[in-house]
Amino acid sequence: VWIRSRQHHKPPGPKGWPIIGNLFDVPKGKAYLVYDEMAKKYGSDLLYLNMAGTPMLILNSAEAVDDLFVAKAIIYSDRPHLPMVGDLLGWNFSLALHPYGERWRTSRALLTQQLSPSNMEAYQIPCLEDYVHLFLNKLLDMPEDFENHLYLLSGGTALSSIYGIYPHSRSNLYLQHAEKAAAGLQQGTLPGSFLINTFPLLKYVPEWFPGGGFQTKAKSERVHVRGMVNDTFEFAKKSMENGTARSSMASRALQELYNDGTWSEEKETLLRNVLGTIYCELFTRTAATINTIILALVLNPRILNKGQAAVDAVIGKDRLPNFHDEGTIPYIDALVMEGLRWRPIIPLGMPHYTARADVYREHHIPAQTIVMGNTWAILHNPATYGKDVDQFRPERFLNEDGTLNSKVPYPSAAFGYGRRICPGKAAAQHQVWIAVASLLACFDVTKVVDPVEADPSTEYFDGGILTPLPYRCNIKPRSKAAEALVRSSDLPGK
Ligand code: HEM
Repeated sequence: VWIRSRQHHKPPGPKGWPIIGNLFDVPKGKAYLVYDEMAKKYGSDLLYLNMAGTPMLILNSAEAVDDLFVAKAIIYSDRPHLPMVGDLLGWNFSLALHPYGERWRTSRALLTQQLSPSNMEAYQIPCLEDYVHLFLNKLLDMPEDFENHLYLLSGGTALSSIYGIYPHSRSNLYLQHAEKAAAGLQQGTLPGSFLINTFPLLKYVPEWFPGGGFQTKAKSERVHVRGMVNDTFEFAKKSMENGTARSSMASRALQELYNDGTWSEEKETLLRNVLGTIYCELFTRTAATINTIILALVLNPRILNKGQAAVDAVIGKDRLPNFHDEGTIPYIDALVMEGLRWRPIIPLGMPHYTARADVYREHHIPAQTIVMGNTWAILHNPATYGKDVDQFRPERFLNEDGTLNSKVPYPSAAFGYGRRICPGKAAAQHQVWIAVASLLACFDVTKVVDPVEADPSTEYFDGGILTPLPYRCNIKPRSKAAEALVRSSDLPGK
């Protein structure tokens, strides 16, 4: 390895300082744009930085991502150790953070089984449809609180399908746990927010020691991570014991373990952690994507009108869209794809990590390099998606006759890469599709007039998940008939 590392240069990147390397080159905001620009400056789609001794490689093209994350998955599928998030905040339960190995494989297999098409049909879809109805009802009652309702939609779908818990407001204790835990996770992964991520030994600094304030913060936030993973699962278990359980992924999986006599504490812990992973991912990610699409609709009345016409043409005006309609309205498919492409919620993907040293295009890539796919750069490549990549334009995915254009690729980079690609892609797609189609069927979303028409803010929270910062818009039912349809729909928990 030493000889090879002498023969091959590292990929291009800014020259660093002794010891701290490129720590000062790490951007505080919009890192995906800065890295893309930096890579262009060095005339390469590969960008190499040294983070105080930890090598970091950013892949700014689909080609590099395929060559490494897919073709060399055995080397590029590990995850870096994140001491603040994993050890101190308690996120080690999540398979998204597991190192590539047996524990990850077993957890991922169980997760895939839990998200199987039959489980989705039995649990997620009915819950999802009812929570979409609740979302629409809440929009009638308090349209200005649409962001709250979005989190209730994704969180309620998750809690009800996984644990049989049916919240009717975002202030529900179990939703609050997940929301606060997710906020801690976002904060804990912000570049430069915690020195301990760069210098892991700091985790041994006691709470009372100067600079040990992060320990106090971690202690209070661990409570929410436990609440999200353990309390929810305990709820499902207790309701099984006292006979009040509603059928859910947790109750069914536990019952299977009891029935076939294979229950063990280890298996129960694995199940609890996997369901906790699904809960937190389902809750935090889809709401951000739907929020982006609503923002794009407010900014583009032409797209709103086309979307409404497309839904009306297939669904008519006397019923709400449902799961079986998915795939029958190409314009909605295109809207969802454009939402995923235009503002990918994880614009630099989740970090991968090299299990051993490698050579790529004559460059030496050291072992234990953090490797990020620049999803933003890939999904904003004009060669793939057209010159106007910064515009929100669903039509880029469509042929002249309105059918899907198979020559323009699905923005799958939004869901990550290789063996670590998001296993919740189908679940996420269903949720975003039904929410957007139902919204268009029943509501107009327009700019606020106060006293003149004002554009909404298009600023984003640039933490772990790219989410629109709160913005104002008008959400009104399209007609009395649409309002009546919403009011008569089935609500969750009936
Ligand atoms: C629009 C919604 C979503 C987007 C854009 C998204 C995106 C991503 C991305 C970019 C990754 C990192 C992949 C990589 O490391 O290369 C990921 C991982 C993951 N996602 Fe999603 N996700 C979404 C929804 C969901 C949902 C609904 C679930 C669960 C039901 C889920 C479960 C997971 C899990 C468990 C991982 C970790 C996989 C692993 O490390 O093996 N995601 N997701």
